[in-house]
Amino acid sequence: MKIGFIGGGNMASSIIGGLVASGMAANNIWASDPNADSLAKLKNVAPVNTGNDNHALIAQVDVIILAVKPQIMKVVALDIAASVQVHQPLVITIAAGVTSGSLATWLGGAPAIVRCMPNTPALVRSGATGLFANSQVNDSQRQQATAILEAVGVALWVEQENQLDAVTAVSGSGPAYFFLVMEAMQAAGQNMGLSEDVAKQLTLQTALGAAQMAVNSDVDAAELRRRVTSPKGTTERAINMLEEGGLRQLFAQALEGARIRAEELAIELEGE
Ligand SMILES: NC(=O)C1=CN([C@@H]2O[C@H](COP(=O)(O)OP(=O)(O)OC[C@H]3O[C@@H](n4cnc5c(N)ncnc54)[C@H](OP(=O)(O)O)[C@@H]3O)[C@@H](O)[C@H]2O)C=CC1
Ligand SMILES: O=C(O)[C@@H]1CCC=N1
Repeated sequence: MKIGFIGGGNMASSIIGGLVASGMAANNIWASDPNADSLAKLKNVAPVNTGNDNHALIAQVDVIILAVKPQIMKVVALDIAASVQVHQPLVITIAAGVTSGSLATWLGGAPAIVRCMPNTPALVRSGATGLFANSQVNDSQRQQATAILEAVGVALWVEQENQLDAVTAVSGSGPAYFFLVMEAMQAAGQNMGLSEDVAKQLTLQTALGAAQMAVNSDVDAAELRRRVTSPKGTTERAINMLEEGGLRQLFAQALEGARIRAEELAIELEGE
């Protein structure tokens, strides 16, 4: 399978890094981007084929991955429409808020589109991706999309396209929430007198250990939390303060905000 990335920025770089780490040959990967700096950074990730001609890329590959910013997707899609109609690649889009319907309209000619929402941990093959297929996608194309995204982590199909807005809120944006918690814990450790290095290492290793336990355990996160929380102990004091401070409600509101923003993006982009 030959894969071409249109847009070679952060996400393309994360997915390419994961694909190559999973054993895909770099010479089966193409990336096209007008930004020479982005391409130079990509070359540091893996020796993929690079260029700045989206049409030439489409002529080379079986699958294209549209990895440009949502706001320029319409211009890019209208520009590549004729090439997509001639070569009929599977089109995978990772742009937040760009619906498969809008993209199909811009590309014309009933394209097979998989819309997905990955996240940046794809770079370390620990990504989480939600995928949705339009009605033109056949079984073997579904398997191609699954294989690409499973090479960089967990890939889960959703039945309804609007569920991707919830996927965006949970896992697309999700790494940023955990990074924020890490920043806050490290800062608290430093405020209590730990050196920056010690506070950082303790925080990061704790995040990694907790995630690994949660992924590998046969009990849920709530039970794992209870097992850390000794009666009348230190964890109980901290957890009670987080609960009383409204952490759960705050998370519910913040993720709903992200989901609504994904919906708004779709409306804004359709209107452009
Ligand atoms: N970052 C994240 O965590 C996630 C992002 N996404 C989605 O991934 C997409 C890409 O995001 P991200 O990688 O962060 O963005 P970046 O800005 O890092 O990458 C986009 C790249 O596309 C280039 N580009 C601009 N115009 C064209 C063109 N006509 N043809 C080809 N390439 C072009 C840009 O160049 P230039 O810089 O010169 O404009 C840039 O290098 C977005 O749609 C986003 O919604 C999805 C999941 C998670
Ligand atoms: O913040 C954003 O809009 C993109 C989509 C998910 C992660 N980054």
